[in-house]
Amino acid sequence: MAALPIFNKECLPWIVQKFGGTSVGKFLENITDTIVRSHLETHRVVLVCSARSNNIKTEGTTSKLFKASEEALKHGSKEYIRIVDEIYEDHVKASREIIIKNEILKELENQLFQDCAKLKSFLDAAQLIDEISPRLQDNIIGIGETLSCRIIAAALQDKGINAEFVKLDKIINLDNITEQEFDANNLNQKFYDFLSKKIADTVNRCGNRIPVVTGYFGMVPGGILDSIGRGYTDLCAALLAVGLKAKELQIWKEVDGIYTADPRKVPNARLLPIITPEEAAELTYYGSEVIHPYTMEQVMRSNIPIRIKNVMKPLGEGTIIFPDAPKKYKKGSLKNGYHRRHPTAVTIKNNIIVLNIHSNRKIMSHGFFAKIFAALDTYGITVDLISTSEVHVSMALGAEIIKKDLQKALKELEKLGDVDVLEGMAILSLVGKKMKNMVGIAGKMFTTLAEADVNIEMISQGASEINISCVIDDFNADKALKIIHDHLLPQSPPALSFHDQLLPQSPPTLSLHIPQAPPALSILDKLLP
Ligand SMILES: Nc1ncnc2c1ncn2[C@@H]1O[C@H](COP(=O)(O)OP(=O)(O)O)[C@@H](O)[C@H]1O
Ligand SMILES: N[C@@H](CC(=O)OP(=O)(O)O)C(=O)O
Repeated sequence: MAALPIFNKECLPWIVQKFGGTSVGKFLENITDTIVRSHLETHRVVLVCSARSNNIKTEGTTSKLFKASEEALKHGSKEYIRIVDEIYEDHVKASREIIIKNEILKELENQLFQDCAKLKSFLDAAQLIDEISPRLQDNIIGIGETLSCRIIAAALQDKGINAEFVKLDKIINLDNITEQEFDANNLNQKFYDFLSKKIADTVNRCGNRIPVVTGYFGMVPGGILDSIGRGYTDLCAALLAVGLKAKELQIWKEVDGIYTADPRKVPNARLLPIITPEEAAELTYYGSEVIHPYTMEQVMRSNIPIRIKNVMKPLGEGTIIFPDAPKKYKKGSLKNGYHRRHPTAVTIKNNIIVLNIHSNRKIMSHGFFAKIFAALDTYGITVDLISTSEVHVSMALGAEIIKKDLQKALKELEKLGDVDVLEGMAILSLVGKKMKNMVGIAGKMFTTLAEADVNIEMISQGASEINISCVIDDFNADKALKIIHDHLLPQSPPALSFHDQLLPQSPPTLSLHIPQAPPALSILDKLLP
């Protein structure tokens, strides 16, 4: 193929753009025609993409791949073949909708066919041996990202952008752990550092071509799904941003950024221009999962800002996740940068189960606690919140807990005392880095709930200085979220933020069309050297 006219200029700084499954499934044209193109003027761009979802994530390719795996394990079932056909047809249809040049389309369809044939052979093997090991499951799931990235790379090429499909499925060689300097049983920082470097080296080999990287990054010790979980593409993009020393990691979503509360539930919620990684992590763990929780830690270690942006509105500034104003900016007009004299956001986590355990006093209190945690550990049960006295423990457990495991753990816990199980609960969390210095904020939160007749089952404050949480009945969850938002987060626009101060009346960072003059400096241009 003749060299394509639009390419990465090697003198420019890197920007990593991560696109989730629904963004790729529903807004591919925005990505190829507007978002990538407009950034190429000022940055070297690398895309990290997830498997396609035409509608919602639970109906997307990854979910279909799970279903196919389940079906392959059913004796005699051929349903998995139908699912593979459906995945293949869906990808061919998407390719035909976006690609115009016949030779690009032909080549792409041929590759999609081969990938799906490979997928089928994995599933055939699983049916034959009646087992899917974590390794095989990883291989099956990874095909979702392969299919999607092949289409994106081809669509960019079709539009004259010199893109290259980059697959990461062989980046980890579990058979050669010693050479790779990490522990096969422990996903520690050493492992992530190893991955960052490997992924960045692979991307660097693309030269001036725009890499389209599969968010699936190979066979992780313990299996990618058990060790990292769904949403692993965010982590892949973060590791790449670190390895490339990128200027910014952009996570493109279908929401403008991080809001003061879930905008689907609180229509008057406001977009936060800037938020600290600690606040973003608390929101993520307690119900506002805008970004995979492991992502923040990786990029923040390298001081790379994360920007959440809306794939449907590329001109919006989005939300920047960045540590509290760096020392060098804590002077002059910026010293009040992150000052919010109120909490930052409120979030709700639904479908919570509460366990109340009253000790039978047959053992000392330290033994009582040790035995509780041993039982939870044995059955892999994670605790979201805890509140204790010497003879009483209340714990809030997330809905993801497998009921069978909970039943087994309960048998152990009942040996220690009386256990009540309350289902249908929710955790309400108020988050804000300035809250630790706000006198009376907890009182105001609980009084507001009491005045609205919302019963509080359990309170937890102090585990994290930036989060006050309580457990309430799930049927009160939406009402509680709204009243806490209305009473504790100010209605008028917050006092001038760090972001506003840095960008007085600047025009949008990006233009939909390639600008004549370079675009105005963005907050990050100004923040970073
Ligand atoms: N505080 C919050 N700010 C922004 N979005 C939130 C918040 N809490 C929950 N959400 C929800 O998280 C979702 C994240 O965006 P989306 O791109 O739709 O997710 P996904 O990548 O899972 O498909 C939105 O639908 C939004 O309603
Ligand atoms: N395809 C994977 C990985 C992923 O990161 O997805 P998303 O970026 O759409 O959350 C999943 O569905 O889990």
